[in-house]
Amino acid sequence: MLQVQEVRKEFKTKTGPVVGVERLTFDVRPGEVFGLLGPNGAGKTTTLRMIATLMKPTSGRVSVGGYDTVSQSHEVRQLIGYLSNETGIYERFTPREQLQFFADVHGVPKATAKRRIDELIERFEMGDFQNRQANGFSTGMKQKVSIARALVHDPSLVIFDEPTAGLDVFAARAVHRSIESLREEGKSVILSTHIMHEVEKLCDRIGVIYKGRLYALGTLEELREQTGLVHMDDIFFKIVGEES
Ligand SMILES: Nc1ncnc2c1ncn2[C@@H]1O[C@H](COP(=O)(O)OP(=O)(O)OP(=O)(O)O)[C@@H](O)[C@H]1O
Repeated sequence: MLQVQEVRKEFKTKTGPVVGVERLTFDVRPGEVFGLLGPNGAGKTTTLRMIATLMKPTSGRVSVGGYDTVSQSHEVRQLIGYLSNETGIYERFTPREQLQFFADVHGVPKATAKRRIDELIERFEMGDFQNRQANGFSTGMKQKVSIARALVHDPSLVIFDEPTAGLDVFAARAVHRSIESLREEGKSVILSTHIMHEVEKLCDRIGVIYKGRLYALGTLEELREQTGLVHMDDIFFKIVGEES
């Protein structure tokens, strides 16, 4: 579903070039939750933005469903849902209006959109507040609307950038459940996080990213075998070769 091949991203800054990521190669298969695990500044957001067609690689290639993210960005956008860590919601709109708006943006036919929005409102338990203006919503309520909005056009690949940042345990659990149900539906999910237990719990395969490079790639079991360690935090420090 997703292929990232030898991708490098360099930023030009006043003080000289900064490498965001380099020699990044991995794929994500249908029905798979792939975790991109790394600390602040590792290159997770840069990677996700390139997949989401919002940034062009300096070199290398990213494709989604066989479409190139640079030369066929329109096709790619139909296939992806993107929850960025900055996804905001319109405070003056109700959840139902926001979902309708994004369904229109993606050209979803009216009847399909209505069915899909009803399903999402039920799935995310938004029935009680579906017709309330979003100002005054809790962080958890806003996150539900943002995730539903990323799914309204029924994308095949869903990109989540730190989806549980700032959420309490109840809201985080709702996000985890939505990721699990996407896997059950056969969707591909790429999840960026620095939360170790999140990858242990949710991810079929894990890419450990640090200082712009992929240090390891495999299932939790494979990473355990490779390092002789059990917990993801211990595994992480051993892989990147830095002790806390
Ligand atoms: N627009 C930019 N201009 C210059 N440097 C950038 C830009 N965007 C990212 N970088 C640099 O690229 C590297 C990777 O950043 P990125 O935001 O992808 O990391 P991240 O893993 O998402 O971290 P965080 O968890 O803090 O969001 C960092 O060194 C960052 O300073």
